[in-house]
Amino acid sequence: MDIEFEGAGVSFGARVALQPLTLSISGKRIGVIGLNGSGKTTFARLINGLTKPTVGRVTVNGRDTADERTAAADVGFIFQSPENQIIMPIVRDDIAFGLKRRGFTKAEIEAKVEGVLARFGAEALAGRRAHELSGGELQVAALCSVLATGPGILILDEPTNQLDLKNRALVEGIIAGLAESAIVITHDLELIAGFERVLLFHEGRLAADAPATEAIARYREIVL
Ligand SMILES: Nc1ncnc2c1ncn2[C@@H]1O[C@H](COP(=O)(O)OP(=O)(O)OP(=O)(O)O)[C@@H](O)[C@H]1O
Repeated sequence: MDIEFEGAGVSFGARVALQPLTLSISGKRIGVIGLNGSGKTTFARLINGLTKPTVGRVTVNGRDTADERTAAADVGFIFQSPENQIIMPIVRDDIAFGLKRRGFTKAEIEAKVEGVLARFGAEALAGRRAHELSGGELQVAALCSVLATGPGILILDEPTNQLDLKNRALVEGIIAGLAESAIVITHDLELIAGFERVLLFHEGRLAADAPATEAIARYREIVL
């Protein structure tokens, strides 16, 4: 992955959510940490074009994310509350939904749905009703729906939020094993403890861009 922030910043009226930022991101695992309201989600939403920069620009693999035609093509996003991104009542139909929109044939869709569920050993979820799933199952279902379409980059916004120890371990294992590049926004510092690159945001600014140990130490210094 190649993500470039070129003086990209976001303001909502008089409120600056993210100060203009110039940054290159590549590599397999990037952690994003910081206090509530520090700009983490705004930073992530710029990468898939959900939020447009009010100054500067952001490109993903050379494509401007503010351009409607190319926005989000390479970037999958798992939201803080994955129940809000599941559209169809049954898990297999939800995974198929994004594939249908991309014009795959029925046979291709079936193969991809099966393939992605098998990848996570989640075949048993295929016929389940999404609204009946546990928090961990819901994370897995959302991951399947997003990964089925083949994005090269995955953004996970607080993926272990509200998960019990077992489901947290499940999601941690899945993240560790992803072939895709992953940007992980989290308050769960253990989750990103092994990452070589962690971005710390504070009051809308990038306060550290360093290996996890260093970024976490800086975070403690700033807030404790
Ligand atoms: N659509 C919006 N309209 C107005 N202000 C916004 C909007 N989205 C975010 N903000 C503000 O921008 C700032 C950064 O928010 P952001 O969601 O990026 O923080 P965060 O670090 O992800 O927080 P959290 O850890 O609580 O999820 C906050 O002050 C927030 O209130």
